[in-house]
Amino acid sequence: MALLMETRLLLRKVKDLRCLTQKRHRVKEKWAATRIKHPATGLALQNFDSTYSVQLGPLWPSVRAALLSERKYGALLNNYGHDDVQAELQAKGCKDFPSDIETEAQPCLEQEPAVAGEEESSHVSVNKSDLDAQQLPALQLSPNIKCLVFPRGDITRFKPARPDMFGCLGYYLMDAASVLPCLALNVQEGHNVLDLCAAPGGKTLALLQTKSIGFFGVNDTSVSRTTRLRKVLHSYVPKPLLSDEKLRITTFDGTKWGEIEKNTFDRVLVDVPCTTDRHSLMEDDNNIFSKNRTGERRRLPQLQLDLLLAGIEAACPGGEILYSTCTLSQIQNLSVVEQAIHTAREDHGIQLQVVDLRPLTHMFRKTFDFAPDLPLGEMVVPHLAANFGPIYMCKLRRLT
Ligand SMILES: C[S@@+](CC[C@H](N)C(=O)[O-])C[C@H]1O[C@@H](n2cnc3c(N)ncnc32)[C@H](O)[C@@H]1O
Repeated sequence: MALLMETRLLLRKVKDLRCLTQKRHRVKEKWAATRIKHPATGLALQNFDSTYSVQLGPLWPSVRAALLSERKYGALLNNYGHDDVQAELQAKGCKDFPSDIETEAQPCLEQEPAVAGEEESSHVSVNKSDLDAQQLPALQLSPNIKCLVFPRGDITRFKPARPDMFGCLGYYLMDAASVLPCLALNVQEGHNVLDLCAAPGGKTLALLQTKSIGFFGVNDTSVSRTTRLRKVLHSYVPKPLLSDEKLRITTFDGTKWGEIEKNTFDRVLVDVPCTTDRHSLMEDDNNIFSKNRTGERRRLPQLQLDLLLAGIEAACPGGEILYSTCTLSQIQNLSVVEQAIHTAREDHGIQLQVVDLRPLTHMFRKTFDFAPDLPLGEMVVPHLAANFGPIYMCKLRRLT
């Protein structure tokens, strides 16, 4: 009798479980159908078509085609590796873009700094194609960062990096345009540097290649992404250089940094979360254009502003801040920087100077395509022959 009861109970449980599985399956199917009807990538394309066709005008069709095609990578060389990877890659036709610049393109004149607001207007009317290198202000770049790329039009892919005899990987594959904010940050010997939104760590690794940083604050609010960053650093950098006295990895909310550590860092990188345009067009998973992330997407400009303001507060007077994104969106780029300059002055009494990055666009114009005549900052725009970016960057210097 007891056995019969037990068997019935077991059968009922199996039936319940089957029902539950079927219900789950139906929900999954319904969800999949919604996604097919409104895939996030499709919503992203609709959004970009309506906004970027206005913002970029006749440039948009070619940028669009590039965004929808396979992107190009660069190989960030690991200066802590032991194999001669550079020679190996050069033998395959790559060049180190930061060092392989045309000498005539090197800017050499110092220019009187302009306070933010004044310089913005003088910046508007310049046509980059007419730039004369001799008229550009001097711009120092972070040293020792090497990034190998295949020539324009060459879409050869890099092989995955191999570990050397000490287990160190020879290079890190990343969008070569992402190296530009690190070069523009101009890290010099002994500088205290903060990377406010650092994970998964491509730019952190690029900044470490300078071998110049005194103390490095590396932060990202996401614990899982910071774990990934830690793994990346351990695969490329010798352990003693990652000791607590030299490098500190934290998972704070970066928007609060100004409350924690004001007026401290010589250089601050603020590489904010954004609509990550390329990812949004290519991947339905983890896509900010998904219907259920509309609120998060709308809040992005405010989050970006809060992060930039915190970065400005974290920098010391005289210190430099580099704001960067991987979106073409004016609202997430230019408008955020404009608002930050205004708020820093009005609410925090901090005067900022916009650092002219035109020398950088001039130096690297053979490798990247830059948006013409931006009123504030510079932007790499994807092109089928040089399919890097988008990367927007704007550099600010604290005067007070
Ligand atoms: C564009 S990604 C950074 C990419 C990174 N700099 C690199 O080169 O690999 C933006 C990062 O901001 C982080 N983030 C989002 N909100 C944040 C916050 N309030 N404080 C700090 N980090 C934040 C995200 O977790 C994400 O990893």
